Amino acid sequence: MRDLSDIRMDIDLVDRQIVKLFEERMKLTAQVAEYKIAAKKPVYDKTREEEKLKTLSELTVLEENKAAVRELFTCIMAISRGQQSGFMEKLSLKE
Ligand SMILES: O=C(O)C(=O)C[C@]1(C(=O)O)C=C[C@@H](O)C=C1
Repeated sequence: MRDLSDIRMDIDLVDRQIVKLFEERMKLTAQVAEYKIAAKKPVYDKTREEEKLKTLSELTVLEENKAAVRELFTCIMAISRGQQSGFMEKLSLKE
C-alpha cells in the first residue's frame, strides 16, 4: 500500500491542475458574458447545459462517477452563471 503523504502529494498535483483549468474556464465564460451582453442574450441556456451534462456524463469512464460528474458540472455552470450575472449587474449599474 502507498504511503498517505505520497498519495496526498499526487492529489495536490491534480488539484493544482483543476484550479488552473477552472480559472481558464472562468476566463472563457467571462468572454461569453461579454458576447451575451452585446447580443442582449440571457445568461441561462438550458439546452446548452443539458447537452453539456449529457456529453460529459458519456465521457466519464467509470459508471460510478457519472452522477458525480453531472453534479460537479451542474455546480460549475451555476458558478459561471453567477459570474456572468454579476458582470451584467455591474454594467447595468453603470448605465
Ligand atoms: O455557453 C454558454 O452560453 C455559457 O454561458 C456558458 C455556460 C457554461 O458555464 O458552460 C454557462 C451558462 C449557460 O447556461 C450555459 C453554459
